[in-house]
Amino acid sequence: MIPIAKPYLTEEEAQAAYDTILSGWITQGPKVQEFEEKFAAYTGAKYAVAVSNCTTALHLAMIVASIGPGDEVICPSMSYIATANAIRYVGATPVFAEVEPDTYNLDAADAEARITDRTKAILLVHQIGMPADIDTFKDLCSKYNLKLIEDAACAAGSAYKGAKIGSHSELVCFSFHPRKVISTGDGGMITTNREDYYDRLKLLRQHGMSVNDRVRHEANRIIFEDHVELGYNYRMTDIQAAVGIKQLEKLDWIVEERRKIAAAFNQAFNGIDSIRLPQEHEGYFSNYQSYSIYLKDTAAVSRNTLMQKLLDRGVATRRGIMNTHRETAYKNYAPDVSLPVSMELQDNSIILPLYVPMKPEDINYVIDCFKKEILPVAQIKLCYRKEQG
Ligand SMILES: C[C@H]1O[C@H](OP(=O)(O)OP(=O)(O)OC[C@H]2O[C@@H](n3cnc4c(=O)[nH]c(N)nc43)[C@H](O)[C@@H]2O)[C@@H](O)[C@@H](O)[C@@H]1N
Ligand SMILES: O=C(O)CCC(=O)C(=O)O
Repeated sequence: MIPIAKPYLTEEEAQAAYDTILSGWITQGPKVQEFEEKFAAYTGAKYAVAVSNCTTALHLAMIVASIGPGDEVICPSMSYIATANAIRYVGATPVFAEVEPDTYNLDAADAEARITDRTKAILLVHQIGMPADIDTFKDLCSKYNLKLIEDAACAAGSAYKGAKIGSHSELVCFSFHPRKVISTGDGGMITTNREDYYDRLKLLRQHGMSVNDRVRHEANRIIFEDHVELGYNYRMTDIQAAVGIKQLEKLDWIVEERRKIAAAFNQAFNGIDSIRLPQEHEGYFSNYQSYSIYLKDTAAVSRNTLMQKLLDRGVATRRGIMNTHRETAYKNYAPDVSLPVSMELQDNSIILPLYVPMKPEDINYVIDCFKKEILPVAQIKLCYRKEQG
């Protein structure tokens, strides 16, 4: 079976975890600090704060941006449910806006149309690693005096207008879940250029503790801590961070390899009229966390039949990105909201396997199986004849 994804982990990561375990300091310690410093340097942000996962990163981002009950935050419905959940954690209301059909990212005009007196922020998702149009959303946020928060769960290693995701705005949240381009098991990071946010994020992730355990451990005079505000236990462990440091060293290479596979898919499927391939416009650089294909209504096969047929051939796929507003947990949130593009994309897109290293014969097998199932028989013969020259 060709899986949908697998993390790229080697002996190096295993050794780093092993060494950290034997070091005797295993959570929120020197390895976390090193990972934060290296991640900040990699993205070009001033500061980075490691946390337990991207969902907790988003929760803390909402808190430091002072979002609370009565506030509205605009976000796509077409995103993993954690995006909207983070808004609800602080008692605010997610207001779902439409996405663009070719990039799967928030549609600026539709987002603007949904701004009200209660709108406090826009939560901009870089869906499946494709950067959203950050500058347009920055302008929109300044025009209406809103906060911009980036959900970059899938976007470590992606870039926008020549700069890595993580460097563009005040709060950018990343994930290191195993389905992401680099992984620490679970794990998250927030990058920021604001010192006040940085200080508060560090407090909030560790119970609001005024003097952290490392400082007390190293002190030669007794120190007592205070808990200065309601905080959380959202720490990353040093075991995870040690793995993360090794993963970060490989990130650019992993992205390069992923882009080669995406390019092979693009080349093989280019010219099939019944599908739309991922669109990477000028100035946008995707890490291809996922490779998603949209099936037009002229496709010879339905999306679900295609998924089953590929599974029967030993190729795992996933459906298009979920629409949060269609989930039971959201039945009371904007039940009548109109999001035709988002729903169309969820129902008619398919995500193909893409991971590193992916054997050339496996890439070719996926291409071959996809073509066999998507093309009507007459066209397959035509392609075959063309290939034969
Ligand atoms: C594009 C979306 O991708 C992900 O959603 P998804 O539905 O495609 O992910 P899942 O179905 O949970 O896929 C997880 C896959 O990732 C591989 N994998 C490899 N190792 C692991 C692991 O330790 N845990 C999990 N959950 N998955 C692991 C396996 O192939 C597994 O099937 C999420 O990361 C979303 O946040 C994201 N937007
Ligand atoms: O939990 C998941 O499957 C995805 C959410 C995520 O990536 C995270 O919270 O880091």
